[in-house]
Amino acid sequence: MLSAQQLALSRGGRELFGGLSFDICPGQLVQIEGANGAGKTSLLRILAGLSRYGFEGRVERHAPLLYLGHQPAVKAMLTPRENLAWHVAGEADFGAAAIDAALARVGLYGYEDVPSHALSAGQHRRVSLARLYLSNSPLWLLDEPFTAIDVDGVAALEERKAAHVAAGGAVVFTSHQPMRGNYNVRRLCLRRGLL
Ligand SMILES: Nc1ncnc2c1ncn2[C@@H]1O[C@H](COP(=O)(O)OP(=O)(O)OP(=O)(O)O)[C@@H](O)[C@H]1O
Repeated sequence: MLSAQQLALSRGGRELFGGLSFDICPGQLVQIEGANGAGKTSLLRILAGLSRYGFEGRVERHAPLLYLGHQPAVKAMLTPRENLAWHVAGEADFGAAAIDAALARVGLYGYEDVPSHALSAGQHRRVSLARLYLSNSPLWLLDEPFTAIDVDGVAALEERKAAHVAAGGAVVFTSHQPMRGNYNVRRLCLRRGLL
């Protein structure tokens, strides 16, 4: 689905990673490891094609991808329904009923029409995570998707990711926490590659 070859990135005169090569294949659940400032978000943005310059190496993407960034892409003045409608605009598979179902799956039933600025941090994140139920993209790149999510929400998100890879998708994600469930997670070390 994705091939990274000889990726190297320096910031402020400091090398974050270099000579990083790996392939992401169907069925893989991959956690990018690293301390604060190690370069996880930077790598994910490179993989997503959002950083086109300033790094060395090459990324080949062979599958459509869904990228959820570190900050939820949720417009404060729009409701959850409106935010998701904006994200799936033009995708025939995901109409109003699918959006409401996705919001219910992430625990936002009853909050569909509340302006997003009136939601809590975790609810805000959940609006973003609802996109995991509104995507046909096989490759998911998720930057700290568990941030601000409660215990039940984390379990649901883990199950969603596992179901996606079981169905032949792939998920690459950053997190400072190991997954709680018993899942087959591969580790991507910025210094050593895919372990
Ligand atoms: N636009 C930028 N310009 C200059 N330096 C940057 C920029 N973005 C990030 N950096 C630096 O690059 C380094 C890696 O940042 P990055 O956000 O990728 O780390 P991270 O591993 O995701 O960290 P965290 O776990 O804290 O989220 C940091 O030292 C950061 O200061």
